Amino acid sequence: MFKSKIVKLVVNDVRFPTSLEQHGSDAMHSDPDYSVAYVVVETDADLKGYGLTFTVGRGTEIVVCAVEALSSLVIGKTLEEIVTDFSAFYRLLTSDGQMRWIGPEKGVIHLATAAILNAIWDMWARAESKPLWKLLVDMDPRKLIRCIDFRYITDALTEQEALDILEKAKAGKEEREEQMLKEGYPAYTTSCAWLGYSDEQLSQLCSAALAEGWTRFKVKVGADLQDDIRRCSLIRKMIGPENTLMIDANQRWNVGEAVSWITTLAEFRPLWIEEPTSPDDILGHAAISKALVPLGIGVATGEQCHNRVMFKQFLQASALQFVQIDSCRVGSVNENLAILLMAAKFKVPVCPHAGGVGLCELVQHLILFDYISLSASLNNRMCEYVDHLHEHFRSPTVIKNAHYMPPTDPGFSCEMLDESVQKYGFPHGDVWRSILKQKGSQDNFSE
Ligand SMILES: C[C@H](O)[C@@H](O)[C@@H](O)[C@H](O)C(=O)O
Ligand SMILES: [Mg+2]
Repeated sequence: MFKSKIVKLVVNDVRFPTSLEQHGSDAMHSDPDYSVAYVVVETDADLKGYGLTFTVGRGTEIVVCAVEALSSLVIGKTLEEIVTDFSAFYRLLTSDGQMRWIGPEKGVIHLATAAILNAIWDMWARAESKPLWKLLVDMDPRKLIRCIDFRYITDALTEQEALDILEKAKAGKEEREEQMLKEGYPAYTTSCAWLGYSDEQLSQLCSAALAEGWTRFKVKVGADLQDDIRRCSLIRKMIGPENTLMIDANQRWNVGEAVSWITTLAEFRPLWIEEPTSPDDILGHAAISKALVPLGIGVATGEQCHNRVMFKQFLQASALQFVQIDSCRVGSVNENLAILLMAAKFKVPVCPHAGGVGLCELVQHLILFDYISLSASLNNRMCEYVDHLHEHFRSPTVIKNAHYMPPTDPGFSCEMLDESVQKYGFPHGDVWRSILKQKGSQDNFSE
């Protein structure tokens, strides 16, 4: 298996028309069509790897182009060559002497890197016949840290420190793995309160979620203060004082505006405000965090944080209280391992960003590893869950009593059904052909 040579990389633009029903809408993304650049890596043996990166519709074709540009760095390598010195392979992809100019390690090119590396990790886990979380949990700490590119972060975390953290966390690992297999990892839901949902829809979804055992809820805010007050009050009333509420502004505000807006919403006792301002504004987040201390509200961010270097600075500047890793924004497992280890060192809880399409499938593996092999704590920790589009995956997430149950199939859980890839392929799949045709006839009609 490990000698298999990569001979082909296929990438597809797959889009789901979620905007038609306002699923996924927030204060900045009013019409997201949840989409992926979907990668299949083929070898000269039976082994394949499946990976993806997430987008919200238009522009996915640019990510597809970036994946194609990087593919020449992958084709011809064997799995063995890649994983014996994985950080060198990571660096090859992220530091190509010409292509790094269109990054480095950020934006479209980094999304493309994530898609490719997710496929390689999937392939590795399949070659070991293990789900990815188990591959990570069983891996010798020395081998694990050889997957990480420590360049630019050694002022916050050295290889030796990373190793010490992993060695120290070995105590109680088996018990934690058993606990996860039995109980699963705690989740919260964002499915009830997208910004484009009516109050009626919000109430219906919220009472259904309560009946299913959900106890943690996230609400979209940030477009209109009076709407936010009404919606937060409605949901707080429905979930009662004991359950947990989080709010998410998706980067809508300036720093001062954020503080005053959140101060008004403080009466609804949110645990965190997510992405209050520009995802690049580390010092702005630090100022907001400081201002919110007296209100007992933390700042969460990360779904659009470019890379480990930025996470390092967020942590160094005490600019966030919840680290939201994302499986498709940064350089896959390699870079997320660095971020998880830094969060462990700074003792900041990790609460992954998920949802979209495929993000839950992927990130559950990382948070299981975080609990079993690193943090050993569930305090203030939970993983986002959104109940959309799981039916398009061969090994969809399993949620029981508002917990993620550990995946059992080998791999990274993001292989999609061929039929879905065909049907939702953009723009030639059946679904898009008919949407675009209809749109075309409407456009003609209006002319
Ligand atoms: C456009 C997307 O649905 C976002 O609103 C979503 O990722 C969100 O920020 C979240 O935290 O789930
Ligand atoms: Mg968010």
